[in-house]
Amino acid sequence: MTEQLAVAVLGAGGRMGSEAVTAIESAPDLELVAALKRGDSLDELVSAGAQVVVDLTTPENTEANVRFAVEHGMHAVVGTTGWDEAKRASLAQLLEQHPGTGVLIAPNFALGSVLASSFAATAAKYFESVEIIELHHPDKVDAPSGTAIRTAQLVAAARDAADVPAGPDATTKALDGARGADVDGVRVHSVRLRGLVAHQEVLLGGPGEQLTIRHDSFDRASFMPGVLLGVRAVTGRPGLTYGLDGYLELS
Ligand SMILES: NC(=O)C1=CN([C@@H]2O[C@H](COP(=O)(O)OP(=O)(O)OC[C@H]3O[C@@H](n4cnc5c(N)ncnc54)[C@H](OP(=O)(O)O)[C@@H]3O)[C@@H](O)[C@H]2O)C=CC1
Ligand SMILES: O=C(O)C1=N[C@H](C(=O)O)C[C@H](O)C1
Repeated sequence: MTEQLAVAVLGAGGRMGSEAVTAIESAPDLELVAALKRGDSLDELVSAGAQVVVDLTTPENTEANVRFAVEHGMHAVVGTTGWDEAKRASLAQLLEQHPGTGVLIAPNFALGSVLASSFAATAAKYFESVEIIELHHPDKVDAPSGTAIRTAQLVAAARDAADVPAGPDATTKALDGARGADVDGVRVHSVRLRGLVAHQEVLLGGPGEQLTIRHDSFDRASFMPGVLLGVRAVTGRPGLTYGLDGYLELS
């Protein structure tokens, strides 16, 4: 039998972390060597011999966790939000000092969500208007969601590359927040509602028509195939990859 890959989960007591622990324990090619909760020492990653660290913690803690992993020669698969451009650039620099080490930052592990964002970027240059509505459970601490930010970035880049002008908007009077957040020129609206898990609609409008690209995660099980894919692939992908689409052949 080939050797199992030693995997640690950070945030193991959380909604995503606990699901990831179960998924890793159920995978015959992976061995869960550590499951850390808030307050546990990161040194446990070293003593457990972790090869891949899965970070599912909080936007405040994730950067320090991932930098620790990289500095100790471990690969990382990161689902936690909060990785803005400056943090990603600084991590990419650190990775240059650790050739051979890989980090995947995946704003969304659900394959359907990754595809939906990619479809939205493909469609974006053909429509005058694009806006995003993301809908999540009310225990989520960040808004807009990491997925919506990533989708808006992909949409904006596709529209920029095709010289599509900004969508029309005659608003001159508005209550604060009424038009959502501006992410690279794309309006993003956040809904928080008990009963929801993670959902997103990209609305694309043209004269007399609308295309809606919607994805729904009804259960956190939807994220686990992507987590496992990331864990298995990251050891062969040195440097920083932003988005699970970087590991998939989407075109
Ligand atoms: N990429 C993807 O597909 C997905 C990403 N996410 C993202 O993952 C993150 C976690 O989401 P979710 O599981 O819902 O959140 P939870 O709040 O349920 O889980 C986070 C857990 O991390 C713990 N924690 C905080 N700091 C540390 C630390 N330094 N070391 C170890 N554990 C720590 C928290 O402990 P305590 O409760 O004591 O604070 C909590 O148990 C969010 O950023 C979310 O947006 C979520 C779903 C899918
Ligand atoms: O907090 C969540 O739940 C989720 N977070 C990620 C995000 O912010 O996009 C992924 C998914 O939407 C669920």
